[in-house]
Amino acid sequence: SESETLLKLKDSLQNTDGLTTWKPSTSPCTAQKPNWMGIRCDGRGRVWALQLENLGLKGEINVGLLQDLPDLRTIGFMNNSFEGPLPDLRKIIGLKTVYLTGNKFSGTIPSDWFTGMSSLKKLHMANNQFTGEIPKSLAGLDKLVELSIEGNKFEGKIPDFRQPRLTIFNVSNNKLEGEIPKSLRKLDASSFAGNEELCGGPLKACSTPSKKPATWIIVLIVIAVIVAIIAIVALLVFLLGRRKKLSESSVEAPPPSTATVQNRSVQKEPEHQASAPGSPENSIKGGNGKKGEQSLKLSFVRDDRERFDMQDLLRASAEVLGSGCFGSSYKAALLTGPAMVVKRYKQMNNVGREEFIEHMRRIGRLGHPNLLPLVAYYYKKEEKLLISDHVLNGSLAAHLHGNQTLDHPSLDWPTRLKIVKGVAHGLRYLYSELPSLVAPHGHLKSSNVLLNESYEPLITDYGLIPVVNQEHAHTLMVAYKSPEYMQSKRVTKKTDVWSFGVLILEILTGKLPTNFLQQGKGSEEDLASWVNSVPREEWFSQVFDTGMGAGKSSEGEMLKLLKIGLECCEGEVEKRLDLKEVVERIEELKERDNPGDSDFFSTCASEGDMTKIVG
Ligand SMILES: Nc1ncnc2c1ncn2[C@@H]1O[C@H](COP(=O)(O)OP(=O)(O)OP(=O)(O)O)[C@@H](O)[C@H]1O
Repeated sequence: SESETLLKLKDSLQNTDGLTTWKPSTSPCTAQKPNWMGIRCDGRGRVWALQLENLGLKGEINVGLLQDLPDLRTIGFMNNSFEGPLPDLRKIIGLKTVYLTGNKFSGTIPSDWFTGMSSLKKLHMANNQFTGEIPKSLAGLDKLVELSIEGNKFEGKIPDFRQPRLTIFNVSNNKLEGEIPKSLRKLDASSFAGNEELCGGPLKACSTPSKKPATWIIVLIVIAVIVAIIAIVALLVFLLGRRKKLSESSVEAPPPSTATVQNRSVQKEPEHQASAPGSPENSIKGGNGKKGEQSLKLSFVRDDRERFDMQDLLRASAEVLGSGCFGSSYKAALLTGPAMVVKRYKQMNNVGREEFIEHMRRIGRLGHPNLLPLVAYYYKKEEKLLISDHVLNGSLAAHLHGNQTLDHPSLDWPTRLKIVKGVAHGLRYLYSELPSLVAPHGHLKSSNVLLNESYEPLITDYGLIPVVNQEHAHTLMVAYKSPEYMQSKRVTKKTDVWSFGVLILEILTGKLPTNFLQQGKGSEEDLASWVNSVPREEWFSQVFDTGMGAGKSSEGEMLKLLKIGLECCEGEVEKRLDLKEVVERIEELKERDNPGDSDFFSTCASEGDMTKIVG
């Protein structure tokens, strides 16, 4: 049985303390639900993924045993201590995804090693010690979309990868040499950095004996370029003129009535001019004709929700909520139902239609009091719409940084603590339900924490990294602003912990962490460094947001939370807390200090303790 096979695998490995749930009397999957840590189950109740990451595992991965798991498609042994040659994963028929990054695998890999692994889509084996040439057979895998082999000792030339859907390609920090193949020249220089002898494409030109072109050729080229520019400008002017005429005479249906257009985003410029979903600019035709209606099908991902269609959304009065890094969000109050929020995503083509739908279903199956559920989506190649409930009290960002009035007083300490606890619970749930994602949230920030009528937090925009265009994700998503990504282009299971740490500090200080959410800014200017730079005697007057209005009786607990936030922001991933520890420590926090702790600052936060916080 699968259970026996996996138990044999466990016996063959060392350091298996993390696998306590792998017990003989139980089975890895019940129906479609995993019972064992690191196991994913498919619709038939069989194991389809092994995600055994960050466990310190050692020994030899017995591929012979894994062959006996007929539905196994994904193998993840990232960040363990495996050594020796690459295991012979070819034996596992139909394997799609392999994650071996962050081990000590070594040795050369024969050139034809991957021949026949025709299902392989993702191969991640960065930061190991592989040597020799990059196997040529990798370039022959038609389905390959991700190849991450940076941080090894590969040498020689890069094979000619021509896969059209290759979205992640990273061979940086090896010992590669020669010219970058033509097919890869459009990639960013960071994909190749750290290979001194590599040249061409985005890197320095290869030194070939230079043939100086004759002056008349240069003159001809310059003339040709000028003529081309003039032609393009003329064409653009013509097209713009035509478009204007067309739009003036357009009989398209109007966008949702913009009865109230107001922007409540406090971090971004308003997008008053943005077209609402269904407007002509969107090229989703919201007409009355049958054709229009057919092309506007919403896909609902939950059974417990009343159905509506795009026409209902188009008829609803719309309000622009703001525009984030993916696109704009609108509130649409249905005529016969609740208010919904429609968010437009333009950069979501990392996977094809089927995988996108599968991922949306997966997200739609999630259910937790602190997650804003996805209700429906609309798929179109150029743009996707994700639809969820409107949350009454808007975003945490608006409450922390918006204008406080009598109607909207500043959030008090008990509410802030409740929000932190809710976010912690939501994250814990995401980690247990989306273990195959390296950063199960990936985009945690205060505008993605919404507050319901009782100020219970609902996290949104989670689990999207796999579907967002990689380039876009790398530039804009929060996980990619983390110290580990900035320093070594890695996102790990602790990356969301870092985002959570920043959020905790933002909640306690009321300060915007924009400095380090801006691409390219060094971590010197981040919120944690600022907190640490303030003399500790001044923390209560300078660091904590006075708007919390907490009295002396809560100072100890507030200080404990600040300390947790700082520890989550630890730059070195190895020293940073993991999510489980963070949640456990947050669980222990109370609104008020224990009477015995009343002199907290001078007892618990004694010199030694404070040095730990600061250093
Ligand atoms: N379901 C919702 N209910 C109420 N307000 C929402 C909802 N979804 C988003 N908002 C608010 O609308 C505004 C715009 O949100 P949007 O998600 O488009 O951008 P963002 O969160 O600022 O950035 P990003 O695109 O990076 O997530 C934000 O202030 C957000 O908090």
